[in-house]
Amino acid sequence: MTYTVGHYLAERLTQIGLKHHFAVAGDYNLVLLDQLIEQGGTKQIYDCNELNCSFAAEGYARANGAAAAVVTFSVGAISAMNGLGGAYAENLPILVISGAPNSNDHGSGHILHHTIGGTEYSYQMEMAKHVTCAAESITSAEVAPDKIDHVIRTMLREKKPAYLEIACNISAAPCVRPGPVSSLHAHPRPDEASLKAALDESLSFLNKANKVAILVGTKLRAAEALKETVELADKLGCPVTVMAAAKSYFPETHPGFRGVYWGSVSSPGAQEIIEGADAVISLAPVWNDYSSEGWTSIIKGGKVLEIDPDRVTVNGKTFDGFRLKEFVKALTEKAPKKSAALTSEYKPVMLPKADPSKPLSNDEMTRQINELVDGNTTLFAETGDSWFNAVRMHLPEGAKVETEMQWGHIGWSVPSMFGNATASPERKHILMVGDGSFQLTAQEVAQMVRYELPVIIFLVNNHGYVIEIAIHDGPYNYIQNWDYAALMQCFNQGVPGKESGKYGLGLHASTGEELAEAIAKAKKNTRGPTLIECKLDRADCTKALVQWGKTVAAANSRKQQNV
Ligand SMILES: C/C(NCc1cnc(C)nc1N)=C(/S)[C@H](O)COP(=O)(O)OP(=O)(O)O
Repeated sequence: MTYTVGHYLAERLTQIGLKHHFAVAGDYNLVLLDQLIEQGGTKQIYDCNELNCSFAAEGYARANGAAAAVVTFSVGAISAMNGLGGAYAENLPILVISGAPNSNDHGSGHILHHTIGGTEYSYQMEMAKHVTCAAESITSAEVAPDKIDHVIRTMLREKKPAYLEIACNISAAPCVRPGPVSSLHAHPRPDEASLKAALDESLSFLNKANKVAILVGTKLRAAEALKETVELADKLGCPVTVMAAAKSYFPETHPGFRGVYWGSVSSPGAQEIIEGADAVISLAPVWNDYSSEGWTSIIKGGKVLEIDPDRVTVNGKTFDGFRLKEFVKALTEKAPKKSAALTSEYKPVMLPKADPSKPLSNDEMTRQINELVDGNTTLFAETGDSWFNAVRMHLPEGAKVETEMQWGHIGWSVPSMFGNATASPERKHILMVGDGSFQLTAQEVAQMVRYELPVIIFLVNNHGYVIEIAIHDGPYNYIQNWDYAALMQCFNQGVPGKESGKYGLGLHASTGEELAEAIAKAKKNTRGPTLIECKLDRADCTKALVQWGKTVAAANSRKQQNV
């Protein structure tokens, strides 16, 4: 068998730890898909469309560290751009690979199908450059190894997505074999002088402080320093809070854990700890309009030691040339004990059990879902009140929460959970998603039926865009109602000639009792997804959402300055 460009790519994907790649067929990528199958190493998983394909890769990377999605040129890849943008925003290394026009067409004056109808085809690459850390186009086999290695090495180092397009007549062209994958993982050595200076300045800052607290931020997982952060917290003995987008990045069973810091909608006591501290160690935060509650709650300035993925800022000075993980390890070695701010016990908010015969409430739904979350659960929370429900849950050791609070593409959670469950079948997967979001990517549940993923989907049917209603209401926030549970009937048509693909389960829950019964059935459904349609009153959302919505609305409506 001739070793080809497609085989080289397949071998590199396997070498960096992928066991699957996602794909949607198109005539520009069919030969490449054959090469990937022929080389093996990663199983080809199919999606209903390229938006879902790119989000499935994003979800896979959340569990596996990296992922790949293969799409066709232009009509496919431009849909996948949304997944690239989301992966960029959420710091996830996914590689979107697009089939591309035959290398002989470039400069030929040919008008090709699926393109925008001109004779230039470089527009897609230009678009991809804006939402990736590396983008390459392969039109000859000779340059393939260098370009494939470049995009993979860069995405792994930067924890950002990358893009590759391969001319459809090159995928099966003969190619040399790759060397050891270690060269793709190499990181520059730290600058010792800068690391020492940052450490000295930080220790001087901490030694003068009395009430020290840690704030765990959005990019800490991408910085691969979750374990090192627990060690730092153990050494300091100080309280630890997390930003909403970093929920589950720090163990909530840790004696120092004190909830979520989110300005006025923080966990009880968390705002006082962070805003009352005289030294906050802020680890890889992202202060955007949502996380700062419309710019009203940002933790920066003189009382903050900010440790970003590749920079430390403290006492009005800044240091770089080393990685966050290296600095946190060094700080832990010399950090003093600072437990003065760790005064009271952490008491998570426990939601009371509702009367099971009463109409289902948001609180009761959240309480029952929280009870379902164990140390082996990955909980996906879609944009919407689902964010606030996940943030207020208390997590057992090992539980993970996945959100997309920077990109915030509604519907992201359905394909992303599909990808995550594909990457980590040993874990339980639960999704909380509103009806508005679900309508964007609902068809990907059919793939969960096809691949028999026993996930549980809590579909919150509150008849509209409640988060948008909280921010700014209007007729545009109301949607057509579906019978969401009945979708499973439609998706359960099975794989022709096979016994598989028939075990999706759709249930309705209008009371606490019906929800408990549905959850019991879901637990027994091990050969497919269970969708539980939870019927809630539209007005029944978290108080935090309403309060947060007001501050975000105020930020959006700021008058134009200096006119
Ligand atoms: C319409 C929109 N955001 C605007 C939006 C529009 N289009 C895309 C792709 N992404 C977006 N965030 C949002 S958050 C809806 O409230 C989501 O509604 P739903 O899923 O039903 O959740 P809630 O009822 O809890 O809000």
